[in-house]
Amino acid sequence: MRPEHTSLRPLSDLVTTLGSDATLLRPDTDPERPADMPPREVHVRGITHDSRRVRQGDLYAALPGTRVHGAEFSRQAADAEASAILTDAEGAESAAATGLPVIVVPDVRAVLGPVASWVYGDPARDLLLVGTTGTSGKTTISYLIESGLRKAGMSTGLVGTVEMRVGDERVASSLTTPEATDLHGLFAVMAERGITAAAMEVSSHALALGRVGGARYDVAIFTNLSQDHLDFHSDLRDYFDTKARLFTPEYCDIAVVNTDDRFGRALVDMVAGRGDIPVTTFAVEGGSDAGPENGMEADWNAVDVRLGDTGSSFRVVGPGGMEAEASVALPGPFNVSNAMAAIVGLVEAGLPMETAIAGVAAAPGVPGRMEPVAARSAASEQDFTALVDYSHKPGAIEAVLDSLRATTKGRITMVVGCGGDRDRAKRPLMGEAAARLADQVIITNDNPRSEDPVSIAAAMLEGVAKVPENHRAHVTVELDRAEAIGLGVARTGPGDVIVVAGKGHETGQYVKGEVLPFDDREVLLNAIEDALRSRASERLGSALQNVHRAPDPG
Ligand SMILES: CC(=O)N[C@H]1[C@@H](OP(=O)(O)OP(=O)(O)OC[C@H]2O[C@@H](n3ccc(=O)[nH]c3=O)[C@H](O)[C@@H]2O)O[C@H](CO)[C@@H](O)[C@@H]1O[C@H](C)C(=O)N[C@@H](C)C(=O)N[C@H](CCC(=O)O)C(=O)O
Ligand SMILES: Nc1ncnc2c1ncn2[C@@H]1O[C@H](COP(=O)(O)OP(=O)(O)OP(=O)(O)O)[C@@H](O)[C@H]1O
Ligand SMILES: N[C@H](CCC[C@H](N)C(=O)O)C(=O)O
Repeated sequence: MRPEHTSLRPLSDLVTTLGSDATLLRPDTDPERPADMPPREVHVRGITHDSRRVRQGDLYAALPGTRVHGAEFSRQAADAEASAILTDAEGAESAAATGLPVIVVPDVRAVLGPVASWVYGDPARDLLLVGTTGTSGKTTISYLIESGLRKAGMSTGLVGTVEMRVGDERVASSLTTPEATDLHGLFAVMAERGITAAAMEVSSHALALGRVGGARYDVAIFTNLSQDHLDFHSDLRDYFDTKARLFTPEYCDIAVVNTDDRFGRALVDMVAGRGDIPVTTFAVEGGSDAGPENGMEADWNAVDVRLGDTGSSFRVVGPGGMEAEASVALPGPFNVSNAMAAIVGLVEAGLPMETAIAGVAAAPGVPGRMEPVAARSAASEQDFTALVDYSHKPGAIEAVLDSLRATTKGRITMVVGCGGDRDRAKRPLMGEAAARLADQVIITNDNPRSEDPVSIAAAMLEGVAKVPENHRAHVTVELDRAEAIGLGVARTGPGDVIVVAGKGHETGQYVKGEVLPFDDREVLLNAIEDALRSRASERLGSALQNVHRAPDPG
């Protein structure tokens, strides 16, 4: 999204702002201009890091990538009428060959955020911004926060994995946290449309790759840390340290941290030790490894938690005797933790506690997160629960299966796969968690991307094999995801739960460079309706047989 109205900004101002690290290479192609006249001023009206999206007057940020250097697309950017190029020493020659002015800096990603903010005139300046990071819960918390901000009468924005929202306008997302050029463009759209507050997910990739440079969060929230993304981070420590960068004065005014999580407690120690930003903590009574035995009492606690099939209620106890009844319309103890994160985050952002609680309670579900799927035609006959959930990492699988176990009388079936071209080390852990905690597991494809689905399933089975046979779920491998979902539903009986894990809100399946249409919610719905129809016709068949067999009353 780009703002409709933009000002022209002189490139020379940018060079001055960037200081001595930046060198401006000017083209030598203005023979008409007398030698004693200063070079013509160049103006910038927008910015992008993607040559395919250059608009007239843009600054094209040519970034080094894992596959290619963006400077290779300088000609394409020039043809689309970019006004200048920002690049590094490696890209300088190709960029200069276009004849456009080129700013050369040592590290483009390091300056891209502040540069993008400059291009759009610091658009986030007046925005109340709440950012959430952590392995799990970012999307959910961002939706809950947006609901709270709306309850407080603000016009809101949302930036995250599922979608970006500006007021009521929605745009699908391709990344959890957009690149800095897109982020500040989005902030500019928000400013233009009178948005006053936004909830935003901040991924570790974003912090590592400078995507949130130039953004400042009034409140930054930490949820938890568990294994994911070890294809990108060298180890869990690096993953944690990257997330911890958000909790510095460069990025935020106040930290809100979950002390039920051991990395949360480490973060509190780290930030409190530095003493440069205030920290507020929260916990849920009985939360994973919470409690004073861990040496940390939280400022805010959820107590008297009452779990239900579709959501939970609990009591919020805050500092200074603040106390109130609260609820969240999403099931599982982990969503009580998410609700607490949102409530405390909103209070720290300046909302009255009652408004924060009411806003969180009013939030409907989050797309693809514990999303119930119910047959439309024969809903009354669906005597089992079917859910689509975005659990695609070991911690999420454990959280979901633990919480379903607490509320399910029947058997639990999980249909699950692992994404290709992503953290390979999490595959056995996901297989192990599913086989240990579910009654039945159907291993299938997620997004295999460029990888062989058989190898991915084999890695998951390595983890399955670690669960002792007598404690292991019944495990089947069916790589066709639609077939796997159908099989799972066929094997789900009254009082049971089936959860289709891993793809949540996604509407495509990435296979060998192609995106095939695939929405778990649609496929699951069709499978349920098929199963209910065939169960109904079986019942009819056996009823008819009984009629035929009945003795002739005459
Ligand atoms: C690891 C990673 O994050 N990679 C990002 C990185 O890609 P890359 O370095 O491979 O880029 P590249 O393909 O070599 O291209 C280099 C440059 O040339 C440019 N280019 C390329 C081709 C062209 O025709 N024209 C052009 O201008 C590209 O825009 C890029 O700036 O820069 C690209 C451009 O912005 C991103 O799209 C890409 O994200 C990829 C798609 C990705 O999948 N990222 C995921 C892993 C990610 O970021 N996930 C996080 C976390 C999610 C979570 O919490 O679970 C997220 O925030 O989404
Ligand atoms: N607080 C939590 N603790 C553990 N697991 C959670 C928590 N919140 C959500 N989950 C699980 O993680 C999945 C993803 O949740 P959500 O989208 O809110 O998190 P996220 O951090 O945005 O994830 P991602 O980075 O994968 O987009 C949910 O579908 C659920 O299975
Ligand atoms: N943001 C995450 C989403 C993973 C979703 C899952 N369906 C998969 O493909 O692994 C990633 O890109 O790693």
